[in-house]
Amino acid sequence: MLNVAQYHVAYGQSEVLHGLDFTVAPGEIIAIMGRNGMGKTTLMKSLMGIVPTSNGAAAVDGVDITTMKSYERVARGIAYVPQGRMIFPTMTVQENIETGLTISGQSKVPGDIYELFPVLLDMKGRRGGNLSGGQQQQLAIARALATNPKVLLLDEPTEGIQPSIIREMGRVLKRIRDERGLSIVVSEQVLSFALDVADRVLVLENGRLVHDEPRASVDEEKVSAFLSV
Ligand SMILES: Nc1ncnc2c1ncn2[C@@H]1O[C@H](COP(=O)(O)OP(=O)(O)OP(=O)(O)O)[C@@H](O)[C@H]1O
Repeated sequence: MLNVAQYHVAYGQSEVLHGLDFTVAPGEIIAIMGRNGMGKTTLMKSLMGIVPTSNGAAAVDGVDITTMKSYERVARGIAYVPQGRMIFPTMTVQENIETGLTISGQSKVPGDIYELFPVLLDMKGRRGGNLSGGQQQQLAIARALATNPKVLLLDEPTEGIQPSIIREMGRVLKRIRDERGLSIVVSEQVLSFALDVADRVLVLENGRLVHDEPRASVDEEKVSAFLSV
């Protein structure tokens, strides 16, 4: 569903991603792990067209998206839950979700989105800025799902979220995958969450993928060693 090949990204003269290769199958969840500054956010931003690719290619469902504008990528089926969530604080919960609908052509928030996140239905008239961190994270995922994506990218979704909500988020992500057959890419530093949700664990170290293992055969100690400072 998502194919990334020989993918290089640079900020000016400074190359941050040095030729990544990976694929994500339909219905597969992969976790990209790595310490701060290893390039996880840069990868997500470049896949969304926020930071340009300097070399290599990315494709969704066989369609090359490497040079597309962000809105064209969204129309092709990529959705993004950025680090820090970036919900619109002065808009209501419902309005936040509706911003995702423009691309899918629907005018009303589909019921299945509120079914996944019942708390958002209870709070649909509240301003996004008044929600807790965990609720804002759910809102950011709901807004991304409103675009009806094939590939969902989440950048460090557990950051600043309490453990019970993290477990609930893991359940919801697997449910979304099961019900919608989505491919999900989640960048993470929390190994327990990655092992809970992911079918495959990749490690990004200084802009290179140094580890790519199915969940079942992951060497937890080895991955932990990459994550410790
Ligand atoms: N706008 C920018 N201009 C120049 N360099 C940048 C820019 N944004 C990030 N970098 C550099 O790119 C490298 C990768 O950063 P990136 O934010 O992608 O890492 P990360 O793995 O997502 O870390 P974090 O967990 O802190 O978000 C870092 O060395 C960072 O300093």
